[in-house]
Amino acid sequence: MTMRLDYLSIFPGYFDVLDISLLGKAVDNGLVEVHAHDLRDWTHDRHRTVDDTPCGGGAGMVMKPDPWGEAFDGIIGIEPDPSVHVIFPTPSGIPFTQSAAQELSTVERVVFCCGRYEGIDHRVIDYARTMWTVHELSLGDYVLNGGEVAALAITEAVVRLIPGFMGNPESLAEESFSPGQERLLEYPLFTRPVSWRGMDVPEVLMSGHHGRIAEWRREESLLLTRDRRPDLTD
Ligand SMILES: CN1CCC[C@H](Cn2ccc3ccc(-c4n[nH]c(N)c4C#N)cc32)C1
Repeated sequence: MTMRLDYLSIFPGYFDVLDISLLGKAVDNGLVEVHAHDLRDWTHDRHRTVDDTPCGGGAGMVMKPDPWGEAFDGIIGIEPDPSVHVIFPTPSGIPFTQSAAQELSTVERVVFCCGRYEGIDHRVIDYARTMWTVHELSLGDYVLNGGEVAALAITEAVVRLIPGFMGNPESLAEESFSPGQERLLEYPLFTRPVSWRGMDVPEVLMSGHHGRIAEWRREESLLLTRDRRPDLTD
């Protein structure tokens, strides 16, 4: 299966980065195809206007619905299709989690709608909900200047779970938040040299005793989780 990823933004250049690293490899081997679009291509005035003042007053500007609607018509189409997943990154969204990444890694088409200014006219989201499967997702409890960085983070979390993307799929099984691990943070990692600036790799990891190593790693994960993420241990 090839996943098609579309990005709608007034800064489509943000997504040039998807041509490099592992994601670039996924594009090369046909696992994903990436299309970034400039929302201003669907404006018709000389200034290519995409924003206007908020109805009801308030600070900042709001993204006009018209360019979004015309972009949807051009990029996705005018017929409803629940198999298309449209993601609106927003601070008021549902927290994005590994399980959401897992679910999205199985879909064939994802369209990211990256807002700017104070956000997008809500009727755009309401319209999208009548046509496609919509996800309003938040990266976390802090404020970004737009949806592009969130779209990149969500893309990486999703694409790496596509079967055939990771050279060693077993490495996915042990990660923090992966199924079966979702309540534990990852244990500390070490590699050679065994001694570095007076600090040694824990002896148990050099023992070759797999049972003891697994026990040490689980204990370290439990300690770390209890210390940094007590909310995961409830
Ligand atoms: C002062 N205002 C407040 C509302 C948001 C305005 C900037 N903005 C416009 C579009 C947009 C999309 C996502 C995010 C965002 N921020 N934090 C997260 N976890 C996000 C996610 N996903 C932020 C965004 C700035």
